[in-house]
Amino acid sequence: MQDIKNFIGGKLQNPIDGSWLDNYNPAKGEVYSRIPASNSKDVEQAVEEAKNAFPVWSQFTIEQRSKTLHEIADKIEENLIAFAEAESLDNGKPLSLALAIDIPRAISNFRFYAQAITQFASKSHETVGTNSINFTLKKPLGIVGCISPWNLPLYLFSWKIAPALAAGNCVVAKPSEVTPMTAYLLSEICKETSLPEGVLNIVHGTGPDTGQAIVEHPQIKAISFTGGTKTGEMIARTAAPMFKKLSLELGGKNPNLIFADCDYDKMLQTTIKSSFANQGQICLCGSRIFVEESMYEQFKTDFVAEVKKLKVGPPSEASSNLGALVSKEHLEKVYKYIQDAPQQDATILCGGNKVEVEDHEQGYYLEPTVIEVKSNRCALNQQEIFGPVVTLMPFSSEKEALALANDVRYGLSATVWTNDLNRTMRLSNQLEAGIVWVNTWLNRDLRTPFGGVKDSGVGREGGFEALEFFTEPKNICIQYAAE
Ligand SMILES: NC(=O)C1=CN([C@@H]2O[C@H](COP(=O)(O)OP(=O)(O)OC[C@H]3O[C@@H](n4cnc5c(N)ncnc54)[C@H](O)[C@@H]3O)[C@@H](O)[C@H]2O)C=CC1
Ligand SMILES: O=C(O)/C=C/C=C(\O)C(=O)O
Repeated sequence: MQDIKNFIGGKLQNPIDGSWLDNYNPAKGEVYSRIPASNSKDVEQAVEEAKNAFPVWSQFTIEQRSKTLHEIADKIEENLIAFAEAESLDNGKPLSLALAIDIPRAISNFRFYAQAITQFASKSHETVGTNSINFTLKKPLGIVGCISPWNLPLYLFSWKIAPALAAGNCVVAKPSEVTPMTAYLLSEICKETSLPEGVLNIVHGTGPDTGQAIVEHPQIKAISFTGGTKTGEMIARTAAPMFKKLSLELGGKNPNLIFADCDYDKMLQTTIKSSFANQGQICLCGSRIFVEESMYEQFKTDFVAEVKKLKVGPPSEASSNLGALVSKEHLEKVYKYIQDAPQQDATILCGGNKVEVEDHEQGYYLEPTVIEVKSNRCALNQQEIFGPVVTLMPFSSEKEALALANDVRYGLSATVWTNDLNRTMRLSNQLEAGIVWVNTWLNRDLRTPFGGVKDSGVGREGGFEALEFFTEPKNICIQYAAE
């Protein structure tokens, strides 16, 4: 069985206390590797190494840093298939998805920030009349912590690490203990690049042991976190009184508003994706579908017919539209919501069952499930299920659609399907969400600010926003003698 190792000070090493965790293949429900159950000692060592590396890395020229990030991207690209296979095995997602989306996006994250840092500039302000000039330096913070989840493992891990490194910081990072494998592969390839030892440290382990030690460490100046809202709250409780910078990208319960004047075929196909891509385990999935009354019955019939065509199967098979959910615990959590649906006056229109896949009988498979609800206040519409489950509900007016969309604690993204420009603008302005997609979904441009409002988090990732987050502005004011 393979042992995943920590990457500290440029070396792959076992956990200091010798404790390990089992790592599962969700497609088969089998343990297939072990990961370090690291604790505060491993984190302490990582911080020491990062501290020693900071004077070196922060003095690399922008071009040198950029080159190093490109080298990392090149190495991932050279090993694209191995990375995608590892991601699919570790997470249960279809291999086709890992090959087309996850790993290419991780490569793009490194390339994007390799370029963005060369364009990251600061302002100066001349104060006419007092012979003064202010200019602002953007200094790296020092050591920063990056903590990522299991749904898009390398994609989100690199989305944090790349800007942190580009800005000149040293990093102590923790991938999810549920999907550690591609972070481990990343550490292996980093050894083959010009990244100095100790600049990137990857410590594996659980949230309470390893994650908490990172968040609590006084020398770690900022925490960039993606994951559940409850975990985000815990992190904020520890980090806020220490005055750490915090970027929290948390849960979503995103509305998908479908108006009768939309481009029907495009809407239908995209709504299948926004409902069930990655087994519905993307914080941006449109899990609450609201449809204009006049076309509700037609949509319901067509959508259910399309969902029934989706194939749940082994992640390695090209014909599988949905693979396995990430873990047994997560499968049971999602399944419980489905079982409780009748108590919420909700009707299961299709799906709702676990799936036994041939030769993968112990795997964590679930049918894509569509549930018709009578009220937006039910748990199915208020709580983040984070699985292949969507709800349907009709609305009678734009005003009602907006009220339903905003009637939730989350505010990450919203999707609107309409060809009415005025309605597009009215809704885009009033939807309580950090991201609004109109006639599209998960259409990403890495320059844009990414993040949510309300209980979906604080701060924005992406573009220069992430470089701002990972730097501290220092203003310098000089007054000069006029003569
Ligand atoms: N991006 C998103 O919106 C995501 C949302 N979730 C939601 O969260 C729910 C719970 O999933 P989990 O795997 O438990 O997510 P989580 O939020 O616990 O895990 C995310 C990361 O945080 C770490 N972590 C956990 N506790 C920590 C602590 N006290 N201090 C520092 N780091 C800590 C984990 O080890 C992991 O690396 C899911 O069912 C889903 O609803 C989960 C993953 C991603
Ligand atoms: O940056 C993106 O394109 C997507 C991000 C998705 C998440 O943060 C998530 O699902 O947790």
